[in-house]
Amino acid sequence: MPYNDEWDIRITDSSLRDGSHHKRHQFTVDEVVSIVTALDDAGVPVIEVTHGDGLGGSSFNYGFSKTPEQELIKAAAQTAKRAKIAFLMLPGVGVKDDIRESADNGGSICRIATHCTEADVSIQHFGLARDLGLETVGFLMMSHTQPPEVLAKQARIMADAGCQCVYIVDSAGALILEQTSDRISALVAELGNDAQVGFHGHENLGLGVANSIAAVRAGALQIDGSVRRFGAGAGNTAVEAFAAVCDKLDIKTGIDVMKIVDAAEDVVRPTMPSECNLGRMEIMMGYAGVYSSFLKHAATQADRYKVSGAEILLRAGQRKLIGGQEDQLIDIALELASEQNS
Ligand SMILES: C[C@H](O)CC(=O)C(=O)O
Ligand SMILES: [Mn+2]
Repeated sequence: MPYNDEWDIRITDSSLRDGSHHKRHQFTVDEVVSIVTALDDAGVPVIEVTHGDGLGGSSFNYGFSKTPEQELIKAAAQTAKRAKIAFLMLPGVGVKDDIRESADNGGSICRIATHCTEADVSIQHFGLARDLGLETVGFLMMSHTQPPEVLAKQARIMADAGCQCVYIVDSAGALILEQTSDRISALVAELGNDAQVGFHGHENLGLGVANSIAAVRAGALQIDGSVRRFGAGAGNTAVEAFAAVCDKLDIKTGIDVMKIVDAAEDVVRPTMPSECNLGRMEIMMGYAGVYSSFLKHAATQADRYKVSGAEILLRAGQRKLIGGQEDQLIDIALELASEQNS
């Protein structure tokens, strides 16, 4: 079943939200306006704009935003002619008033993210979002840590709460092909016509585009990516590469391949502090199953305590850390430093 009459699947670009991690949350209004203008013109149907850690993420723990995220959401909504503007919130990082403010500023898709075993903390937020007339999306983060049947039960909790599309979120970029499609198939079987299924990939093992195609073949109707891979860790599925692959496979996305490759190169790349790398730290995240948002925090602690960033990440994977436990990276760095000095 296609997404609608126009598209087989719907793509959401997250460079202005997941990409915020890579830019340490330093987006300006001018950058948001230029990126939204280019993506909208290329036919990207949904553009997500928020602090990298979601509404309310600007803090000592996660890093302060240069520009208040509500100003960025408002600028994006005023700029987009066709694209819908989405925003992300993690219950507890953001609060319900943040959802109301985002809706007032023109955000029309509310995405609620929880760790993949904690879907019940999203129930009141989906209820509020639907009462406000917003479209809803749910994120089951760190989906590689749980088998398909557990994820399907969690997806059911979100759908029953009013979520219209539940995503398998490969936060660590750790899923490999069938591991993606098995999880998507389980959600499709569980949700039937009650909600759609989506996939959000990371490139830490170089599989973002391939995993996204596997997800589509298993029935996912919404796929996330970021132009130029602008996202946490090694970045997200590259929207321009994914759109080109879809075009060749005759999967309709509504995105103009020539325009999106120009937007990636001429508009998005100049706003990035550097390319999203696929180096040893990023590969270690996929290999050890570490939350991609930990990359910059691990790099900071590696530098501070003069220890290996890849070792920090390997131990973070062994400790099975999840989002919100960034402070434990300091503990690991201290542990490594003391081992080094003994
Ligand atoms: C808040 C996280 O960065 C959400 C996300 O994009 C992921 O888990 O991946
Ligand atoms: Mn992500």
